[in-house]
Amino acid sequence: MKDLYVHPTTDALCTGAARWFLRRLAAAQAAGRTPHVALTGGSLADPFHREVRLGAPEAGVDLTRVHWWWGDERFVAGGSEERNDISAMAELLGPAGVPDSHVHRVPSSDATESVESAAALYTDALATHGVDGFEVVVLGLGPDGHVASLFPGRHQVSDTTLGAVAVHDSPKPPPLRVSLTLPVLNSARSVLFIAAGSGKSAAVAAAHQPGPALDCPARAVRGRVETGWFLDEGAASELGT
Ligand SMILES: O=C1O[C@H](COP(=O)(O)O)[C@@H](O)[C@H](O)[C@H]1O
Repeated sequence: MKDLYVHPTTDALCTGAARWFLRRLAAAQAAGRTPHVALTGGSLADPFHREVRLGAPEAGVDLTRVHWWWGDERFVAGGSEERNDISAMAELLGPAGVPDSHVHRVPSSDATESVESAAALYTDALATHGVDGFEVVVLGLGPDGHVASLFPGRHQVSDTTLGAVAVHDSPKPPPLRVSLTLPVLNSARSVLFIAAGSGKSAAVAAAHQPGPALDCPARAVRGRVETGWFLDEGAASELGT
């Protein structure tokens, strides 16, 4: 099932997306599952993470009993502002008191020798924790249709392994990255896309049209149960045209 929600502002988009996300976590915890989720980086990460933290008490979600992963990470030094984990730590996981044992970062460039070894270690961590399907994967969307660090035309888009892959020469800086593969993203019960601004409208429209994943990786991502798209009016402006 694909659901589309268009909001007038970025704030409203993030509030709506955070509520949608929290309802899935609340249901999982009520059903006795310990949810594993994958977070995103990008332009909406800060407001989205803030809204998740603020909304958790009312939603009845214990954030300290969720396992937190990332759909992709930039292979730079730990603590660098370029890393995707910085936003989640500052706005969500740190203030919520999530224990380190529940935070699963992609190894940084000062912790392991190469982007390949970071991808291998992240793949091993998924296996060690028995993650064979995330509860929710949260994804931003690049103006070129990339998701996580799966970029159009790159071989990683066609990788069918269940794990993480190394990315060199990313068209968006920084050049070295680690990304979950499409099969891992698609193992999620629920996938949540968040995108704002008219700069994303062509990518949003392409993602909603049939065609090769290689041209627009986002169009190949869907949750096993549902896929929610939270957009503002700018990002939605080329849909249905
Ligand atoms: O580089 C990345 O870009 C995408 C999209 O980010 P945005 O700034 O265009 O919103 C993001 O989803 C991904 O996690 C990140 O590494």
